[in-house]
Amino acid sequence: MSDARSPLSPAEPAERVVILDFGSQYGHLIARRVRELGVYSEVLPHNAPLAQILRHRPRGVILSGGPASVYEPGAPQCDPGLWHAGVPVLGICYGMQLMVHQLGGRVARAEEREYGPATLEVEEPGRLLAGLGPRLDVWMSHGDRVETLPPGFTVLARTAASPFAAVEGGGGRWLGVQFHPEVGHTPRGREILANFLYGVCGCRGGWTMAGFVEEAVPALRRQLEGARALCALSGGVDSTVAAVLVHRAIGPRLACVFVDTGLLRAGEVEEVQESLVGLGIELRVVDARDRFLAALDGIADPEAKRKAVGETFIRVFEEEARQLAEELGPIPFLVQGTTYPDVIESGGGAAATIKSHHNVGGLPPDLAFRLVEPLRYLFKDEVREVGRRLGLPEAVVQRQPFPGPGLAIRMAGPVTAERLERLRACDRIVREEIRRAGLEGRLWQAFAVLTGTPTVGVMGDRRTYGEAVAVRAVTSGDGMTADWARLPHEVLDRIARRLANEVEGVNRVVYDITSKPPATIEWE
Ligand SMILES: Nc1ncnc2c1ncn2[C@@H]1O[C@H](COP(=O)(O)OP(=O)(O)OP(=O)(O)O)[C@@H](O)[C@H]1O
Ligand SMILES: O=c1[nH]c(=O)c2[nH+]cn([C@@H]3O[C@H](COP(=O)(O)O)[C@@H](O)[C@H]3O)c2[nH]1
Ligand SMILES: NC(=O)CC[C@H](N)C(=O)O
Ligand SMILES: [Mg+2]
Repeated sequence: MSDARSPLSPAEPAERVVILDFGSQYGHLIARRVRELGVYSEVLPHNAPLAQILRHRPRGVILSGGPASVYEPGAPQCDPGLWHAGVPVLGICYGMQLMVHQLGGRVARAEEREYGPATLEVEEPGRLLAGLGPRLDVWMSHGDRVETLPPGFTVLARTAASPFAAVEGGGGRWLGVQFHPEVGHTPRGREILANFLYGVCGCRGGWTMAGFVEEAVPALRRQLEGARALCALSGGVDSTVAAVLVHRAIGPRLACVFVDTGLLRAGEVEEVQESLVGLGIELRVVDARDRFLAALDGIADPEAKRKAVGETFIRVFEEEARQLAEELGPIPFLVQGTTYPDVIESGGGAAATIKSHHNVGGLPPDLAFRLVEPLRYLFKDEVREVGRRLGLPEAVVQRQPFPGPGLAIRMAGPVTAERLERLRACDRIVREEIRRAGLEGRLWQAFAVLTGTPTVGVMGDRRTYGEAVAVRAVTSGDGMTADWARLPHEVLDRIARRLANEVEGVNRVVYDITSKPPATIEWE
């Protein structure tokens, strides 16, 4: 399936389910649930050609929900050839409405929309609702509904407002549900998905993270064909896990490079070097602080910053690889710790490009390496699980994510040496106080942001004109959605006092109480 330029990814799983993404905020959750049920899953854009879908040899296809209405001009479609490919299809919400629409039924605006909990009355369980009893609590989020079924379809279940809340057609190959089995608010949703995977698609299951590790190391050994590889190692859990996996596969043929971008937190270089001692990995630190600062000079736009960082990263790696190649011989492969969220948020599928992760969206077209990204299709907590199975220290496995562009995307406006120093000081204080309060393990992330907002203050009876600093602390499972952390007021108070008293130029501190969505975790 992988062509010459596509990044090398882990061993081909024995069976897969493909999810077509119609833009639902729950789309990636479907992939997670399917994997948790023991079947490898991948998300493709909703309009992926049938040939691309079938290249995955899917046991089944799931159509996600989405914000569009199928009866509107330009509503997202799937390749209609899917209906005649002989592969079972489950449509969820929009996915079901599209199935009905494309197969001759009718979907219209519902008089009574359903957002939130509903009770599903089962009429005919079929295979999809087998063993789930006469009624179920389900989660709804729709304003359209099926009014008439396509020929050959039957109704499995209804709710008070949706006469066709679960349907079946195509001799049992086409299934649709108006509700969302992938969300936690549909308590038995997993069982419904399991019925589809095992009862309808005939999956055998067994995909686990343990299997991933066993398969990935020999697969990497084969893919790297006895060659050397350079690993871009940031000390974050993603690239550390990637480095250990590849090191297991090719040993000393792997060279690891940590780039001091000058965009790092206080003490980061030393912290990374310490965390890697004992992993048997030799780390080369490259001081590229001046280059990154020069590349970012005068740039304020977040995407432009990310692209500048991405381009500089790769150029530094290419130069480092050339030097290493003179010493050690050719190095055709570059290992990155790219994860699935990096790909999704960089517009890797139908999902809108939220922000270009430098290791995905910032790569120059003339890259002088073949990319090796063993974690490309894993979510963050799956990466942590692989790290644990590799025996990595918990401090590395649980390390809070720190974006490659680092502090450059934690300050609104241009990046300067002075502002970097100010932000480093603020970030250190936030991390110290969170650690002192014993809250680190409960948070996905906590950090400071220079908001770029000038603000008036009064300090020592003198007027000050400084910059407001935001404190951001979130809880999350996988970084794809997040909630702001309800930090104790005394912790916030201590942080604010220290920031204003200890950091030159800070005279106001605000706390970011925005979840994701609608915000993102990082400010840029
Ligand atoms: N300072 C760095 N030096 C070398 N490689 C880096 C550096 N920062 C990022 N990278 C490379 O870019 C990839 C994506 O960067 P990213 O910000 O995700 O760091 P990470 O290693 O994945 O850590 P995290 O777990 O915080 O995401 C990393 O996996 C790594 O391969
Ligand atoms: O590896 C990364 N490279 C990046 O460029 C990047 N940008 C954001 N993040 C991290 O991803 C998670 C989601 O962040 P956002 O909600 O801001 O997209 C959060 O944990 C962010 O810290 C990045 N990680
Ligand atoms: N969650 C969804 O997929 C919603 C489908 C469609 N936009 C509706 O409102 O009915
Ligand atoms: Mg990462």
